[in-house]
Amino acid sequence: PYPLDVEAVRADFPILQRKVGGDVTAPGEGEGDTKPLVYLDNAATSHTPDQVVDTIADYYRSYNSNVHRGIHQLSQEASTAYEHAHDRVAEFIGAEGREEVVFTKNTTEAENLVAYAWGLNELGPEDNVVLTEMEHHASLVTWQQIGKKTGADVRFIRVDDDGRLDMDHARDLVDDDTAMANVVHVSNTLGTVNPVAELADLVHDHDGLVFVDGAQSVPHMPVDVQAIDADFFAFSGHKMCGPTGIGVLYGKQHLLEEMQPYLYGGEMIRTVTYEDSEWEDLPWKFEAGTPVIAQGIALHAAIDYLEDLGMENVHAHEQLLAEYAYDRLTEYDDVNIYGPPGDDRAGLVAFNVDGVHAHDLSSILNDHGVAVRAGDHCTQPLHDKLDIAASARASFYVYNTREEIDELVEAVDDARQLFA
Ligand SMILES: Cc1ncc(COP(=O)(O)O)c(CN[C@@H]2CONC2=O)c1O
Repeated sequence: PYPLDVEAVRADFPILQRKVGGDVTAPGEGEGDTKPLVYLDNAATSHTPDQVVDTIADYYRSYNSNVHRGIHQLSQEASTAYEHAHDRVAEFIGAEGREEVVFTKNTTEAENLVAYAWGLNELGPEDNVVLTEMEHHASLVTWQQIGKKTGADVRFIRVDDDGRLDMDHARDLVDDDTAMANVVHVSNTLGTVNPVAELADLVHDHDGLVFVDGAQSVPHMPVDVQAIDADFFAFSGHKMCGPTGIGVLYGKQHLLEEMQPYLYGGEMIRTVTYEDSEWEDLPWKFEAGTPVIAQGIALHAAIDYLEDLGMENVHAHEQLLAEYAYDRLTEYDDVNIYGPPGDDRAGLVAFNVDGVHAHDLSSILNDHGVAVRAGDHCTQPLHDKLDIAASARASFYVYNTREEIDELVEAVDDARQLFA
């Protein structure tokens, strides 16, 4: 049987009934919006099912309160839900427990948390930090700048011509001075799924730490951070049926225990005197101030939603779509797709059409009601390496269909004719 009942899934996302393609008016459908929305920009952000929206509404309507054990009942209810959300995330990614799950605003903040709370204190001129050429700016810029501040040497593992990591080059770059490797699990531009467990083995053999950027893997496939043996792992709720404003930093407990916080204030302290302060237990030590309460509780609901579908089924569904999109787009010899073949990539395809700038292409696709991303997808150095200014990217999720990919291809063909 097909891995997902896509029509049943689509019924959970009212936004998919939107019509678009008219003049942009105030939010929501305006006159002239006549084209059915074909939403293929899920690597940027996913949509939010009713089950998650209802969870957020229910929180604000019936137990909104500040957390961390106020005495009154609402605070108890909100605190319990917020803490259980940490437990649910830990279970979902295979962490030991809530002590290893810090809620952040997004993946970017998770990278910065480790860069400031660990990198600035641990790195020096004798160290090196190993990245890959396909890193997203969230890790690339962060660790590049930490390298400048600390004197650590920042190195980049080469990406070969079919968009895969050059593991021979990785073995050359990683040495006994490698303090950390930062590797994206799934490239948001190439669709490449990197061998993160193999990389972790290599780096651990040299006593280095491994930080995996899982923004494009956790929403789309089963992930077990202990099987990978990642020391740090980050992802965002808005890419996995959750709201914006919630991300997760996973960290091995002993590492988080050793790290000093880099954001100070309420909630993260146990005792404060005029002279000094003591920190709260994990993970609260890294969650200063009033946290992202509704968003954290909504992430719990998003995980429940995805687990009801089954992450293996989500992954299988997306692999079928990726292969179909790859096969259909490569029917045209003036369409260039970046990254590995269709049967060896995650659910996204970045491409260009000869003679058509990606922005013009995405604009024509929008006229057809098809939403894709155009630009460098926060991987500018990778685009420079590919010698392209920008690319268009179609990215899939649980509610997309083969028919929507046919719509994409029809719109691309239309653009080809227009600009040919
Ligand atoms: C691989 C990867 N890492 C980190 C991030 C940063 O996530 P936050 O923005 O939630 O911190 C993204 C977001 N993806 C970008 C966002 O828009 N389009 C993209 O491909 C990503 O794809």
